[in-house]
Amino acid sequence: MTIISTAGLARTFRTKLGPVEAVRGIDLTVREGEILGFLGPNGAGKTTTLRMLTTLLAPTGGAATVAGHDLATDPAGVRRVCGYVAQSGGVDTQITVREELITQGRLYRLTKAQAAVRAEELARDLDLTELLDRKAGTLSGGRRRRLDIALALTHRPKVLFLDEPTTGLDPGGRADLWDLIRRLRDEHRTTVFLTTHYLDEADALSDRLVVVDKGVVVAEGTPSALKLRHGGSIDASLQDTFLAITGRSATPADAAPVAV
Ligand SMILES: Nc1ncnc2c1ncn2[C@@H]1O[C@H](COP(=O)(O)OP(=O)(O)OP(=O)(O)O)[C@@H](O)[C@H]1O
Repeated sequence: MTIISTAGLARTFRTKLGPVEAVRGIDLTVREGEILGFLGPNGAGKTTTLRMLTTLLAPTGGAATVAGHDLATDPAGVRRVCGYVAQSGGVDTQITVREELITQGRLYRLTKAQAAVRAEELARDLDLTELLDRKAGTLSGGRRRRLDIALALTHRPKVLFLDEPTTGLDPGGRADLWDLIRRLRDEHRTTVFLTTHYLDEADALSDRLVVVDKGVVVAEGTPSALKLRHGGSIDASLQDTFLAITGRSATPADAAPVAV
C-alpha cells in the first residue's frame, strides 16, 4: 500500500540574488513499511523535500499526501502521522533523558502519568532505559541520536523521516542505528524515509532508493535494480552506480568508516 505520494512537489526560494529552485518537481511513491533511501549530491533538494513532507516548509508547487493526509489541506493530519529527526543539531541540555521524553509527551498532550509511561516504553524500545536519569547533554553521539529518534516516535508515527541519521557517528554507533531502523520496520511496520551521504548505508539499509538531482527524481528502484540498470551489473558498487546516474560522487560530509 502506498503511504507517501507526491506529484510535482516543488519549492522555489526567493533570495536577493533571485529565485532558487531547490526542488523543481518531485514525483515519488513510498510503500507502507519500507525503508526508502533518498539520495542525491549536495544541494540536490533532499532536506527541502523532507521539510515539505513534514509540513515544516510550504511547497510552492505540486501536491503530496502522507498516510492519506493532504499536505496542503490537512497539515495537522500529516503532522500526526510523521516523526522527523533533523540533521544533528548538537543540542546540549541539562535536563535528563526522562525529562526530555516526558516533556515531548506533554507537547503531544499526554497527561503527566501517560507521558511518564510513554517515556519508559520508548526508553525500552530504544535501549535507553539505563540512561533515563542521565543528563541528556552527557550522552555520546550515538545515544543522543537514539534519544532524538525516541522523541520523534513519541506519538507512534506511521512514517519516520531521518535526515542523515548517522553523520558523525563511529562505526559501532552506525551499526546500532541500522539495527534500530530495521527493528522499527520489522516490529512496528514503521515506514522510514531517510537521507544519507553514505552509500554503503543506503545499500545495506534501504528496500528501495530514490535518487534526486537538481530538484527532480533521476532514478529509483531497489539497490540491485539500480546497479544492474545504471552500474552495468548487479555486482557494481553503489558508488559507481550513483556516479553513473548523477555524474557526481555522493560526497560524504566526512569519510566515515564502514559499519557492517
Ligand atoms: N532557505 C533557503 N534559501 C535559499 N536557498 C535555499 C534555502 N534552503 C535551501 N536552499 C538551496 O536549495 C538547494 C537544495 O538544498 P537542500 O538543503 O534541500 O539540498 P540537500 O540535497 O539536502 O543538500 P545536502 O546534501 O548538502 O544536505 C541548495 O542549492 C540550497 O542552497
